[in-house]
Amino acid sequence: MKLLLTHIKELLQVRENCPAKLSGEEMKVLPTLKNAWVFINHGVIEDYGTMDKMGPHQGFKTLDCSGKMVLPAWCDSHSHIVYAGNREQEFVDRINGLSYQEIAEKGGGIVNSAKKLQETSEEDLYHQSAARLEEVMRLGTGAIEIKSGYGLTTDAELKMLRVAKKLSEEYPITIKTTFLGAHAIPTEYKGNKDGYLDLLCNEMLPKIAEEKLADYVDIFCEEGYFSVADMERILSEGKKHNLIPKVHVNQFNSIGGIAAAVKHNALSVDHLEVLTDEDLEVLKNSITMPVALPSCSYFLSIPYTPGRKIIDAGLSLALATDYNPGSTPSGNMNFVVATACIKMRLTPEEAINAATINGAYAMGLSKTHGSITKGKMANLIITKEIPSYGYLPYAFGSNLIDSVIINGKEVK
Ligand SMILES: N=CN[C@@H](CCC(=O)O)C(=O)O
Ligand SMILES: [Zn+2]
Repeated sequence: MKLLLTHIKELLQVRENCPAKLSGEEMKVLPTLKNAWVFINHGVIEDYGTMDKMGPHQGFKTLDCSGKMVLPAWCDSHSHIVYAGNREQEFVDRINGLSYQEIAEKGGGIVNSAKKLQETSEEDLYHQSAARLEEVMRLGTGAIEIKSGYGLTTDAELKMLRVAKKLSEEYPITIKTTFLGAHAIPTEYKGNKDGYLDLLCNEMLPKIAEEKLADYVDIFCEEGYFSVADMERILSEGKKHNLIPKVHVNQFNSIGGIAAAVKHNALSVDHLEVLTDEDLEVLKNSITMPVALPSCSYFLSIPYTPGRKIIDAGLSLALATDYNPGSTPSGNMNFVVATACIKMRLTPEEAINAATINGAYAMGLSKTHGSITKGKMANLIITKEIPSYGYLPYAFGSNLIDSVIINGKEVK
């Protein structure tokens, strides 16, 4: 299908040669074209330019974008959207004074979600997850990473990843999948963490690799969950099955997980709400993308990842949702971008770069997603009529999206 967008007030993130990722000062720049057009052919951005130089494009479906901005769809590199039920009761418990960690110690938290998921059929899980996927597509997300980690048994972990695989087959959005069996120690293995790690390495990983269900391997490296040594074991084992590391680290404590992840050439380190100067130093000159999850900080009332400090140190930063039932029951990348500006002091340019080009990098999608570049996928957000792109994070609670195009087709 051929589609021509004309009279675009401002076309954002236009890059003839798009770098794989942006760091430090580079993040301050958001290249744009005013009064522009974009030509989409067979799901790909074929060409773009300014209205004064538009060639004949007769017979194509045309969308007049007067007064509107067009930008690449968001690249959400960290989500857990395949889950069952919700944890609304724990939300109320936290309001009444319990901490996230106290709830987990009482058998709530991740193992609570695992119990629900184990009792949910694959079909039901698919429908619950598909509703969330459709929701985030309408909110402008064009590529998303989905983790397992609410199964915690071989069957349930495989069920989660099969659901994610089916979603990628049924929907036009690009999906990358991550095996996060090491998300929490299941109740049956309480006091026997090594036994659970053996199960992950000897049974789950080989089956997941055999069915080609995951691109990445992840672990929650945190006090009370998994140690740095556990991380090293899982990442090494994952590598044997060609799974690239992407890890949860430094959410509550800095225990050396970042250095270990960098040593293992992790594609990303995610959370980083607690970040020491040594952690920051280790990230310099690495291929590892720091990923901030501001909606999680918002929901749990924990510190925000020091995004300003990370960028000022010359590093890259990506933004993602962390959409999950416990710490972030929201998949709204528009809110993430606004919150990064409001609470982490990113400029609108930095936040948009972090949620597009750098998000694509954190999913291994730099060549195909994250910018308006000829040959990249036609995954685009068309905004409502707005005064400027800074208005997107400024008017943080408003829905400013007019329509979303994924793979060249409008999302209904
Ligand atoms: N921190 C670890 N995992 C998830 C939340 C897990 C949960 O509470 O269900 C996260 O990234 O925030
Ligand atoms: Zn997460």
